Amino acid sequence: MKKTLLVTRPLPQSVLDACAREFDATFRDADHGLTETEAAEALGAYDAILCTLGDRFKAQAFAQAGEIRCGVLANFGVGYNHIDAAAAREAGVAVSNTPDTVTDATADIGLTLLLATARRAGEGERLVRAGQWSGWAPTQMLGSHVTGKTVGIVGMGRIGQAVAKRCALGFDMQLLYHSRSSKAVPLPAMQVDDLDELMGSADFIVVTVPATPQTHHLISREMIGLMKPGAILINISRGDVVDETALIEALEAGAIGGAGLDVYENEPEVPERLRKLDNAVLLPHLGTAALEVREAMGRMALDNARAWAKGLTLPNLVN
Ligand SMILES: NC(=O)C1=CN([C@@H]2O[C@H](COP(=O)(O)OP(=O)(O)OC[C@H]3O[C@@H](n4cnc5c(N)ncnc54)[C@H](O)[C@@H]3O)[C@@H](O)[C@H]2O)C=CC1
Ligand SMILES: O=C(O)C(=O)COP(=O)(O)O
Repeated sequence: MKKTLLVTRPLPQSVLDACAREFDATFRDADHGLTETEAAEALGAYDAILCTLGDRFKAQAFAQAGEIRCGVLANFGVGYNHIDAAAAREAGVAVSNTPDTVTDATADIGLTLLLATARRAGEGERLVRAGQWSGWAPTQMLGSHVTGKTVGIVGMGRIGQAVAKRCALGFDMQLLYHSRSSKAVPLPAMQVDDLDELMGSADFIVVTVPATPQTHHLISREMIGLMKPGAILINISRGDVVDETALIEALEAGAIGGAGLDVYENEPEVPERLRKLDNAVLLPHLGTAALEVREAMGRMALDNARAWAKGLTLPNLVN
């Protein structure tokens, strides 16, 4: 008999079809995450769960669940900070993620934000759409030149390295990076042990660390205060890695050049003060939002659920 599988969110059709072929699948038809109570219920009701960011599989969900039927949380996405992986392990629930499939698309969004912020593309687009553009002028809307500048990458993992490659090979940029460990990066990149040093020297800072207790507000008020005037902060990791209030204040004061954000502290809430700022480019968590990528993520999540169902080692086990 097929195992039961809950797919918590609508996914590309090809992924849903594959899930239905291999599992006795239930497709939840709501485009918002599971609350902790719903997560607890799901843990008690299904053999396997294909979940996404926004589904709150926190410690409380495991505590609330009573008898747990679920053996695997096959997460659709590489970041799994919405899952308490240690609580899952204690409850006997395997957790897997989808690394690599997301890397290039997320790095591309990083570069989209970097270029759009530096060259004031959002502001320019709003001007044209408002019918307020009065024609080319030599001093109109002058941004920062990107080519040849210094980029500092915070978290030189898969996505950080893909950003580094684009910056170095595409834009001739100098690379600095700060990471937990040193990396064999096949590019001329200088590792800096002190985050302060990177914050104070880079023209662009791109944040690509995972959200963990150690990285919460890693880009703190103090770190933002070290940025050069005119420097630009890009966050494509998770919102709570950056102190959003401190960032807004720095942007309002013009203490830094701008910010390009794909992620926010309390998604989908984006503070009004941030939305009012012309020197911020704001995207709605688009990092992996390309059909081929979402299909590949779905296949990978399903590979993990299938491995669990067959009693095999999960290819992308994280706990
Ligand atoms: N905007 C979006 O849609 C997306 C966001 N993400 C986020 O990007 C994150 C990174 O993904 P990958 O590059 O695949 O992960 P990864 O694990 O390959 O890289 C993370 C890097 O951060 C470093 N790091 C971890 N903790 C650190 C600390 N305290 N201080 C300094 N460095 C630290 C690690 O050494 C590693 O090099 C994910 O965890 C996820 O939250 C991922 C995909 C899409
Ligand atoms: O993989 C991750 O961590 C992501 O953020 C991807 O999630 P997404 O489905 O693009 O919102």
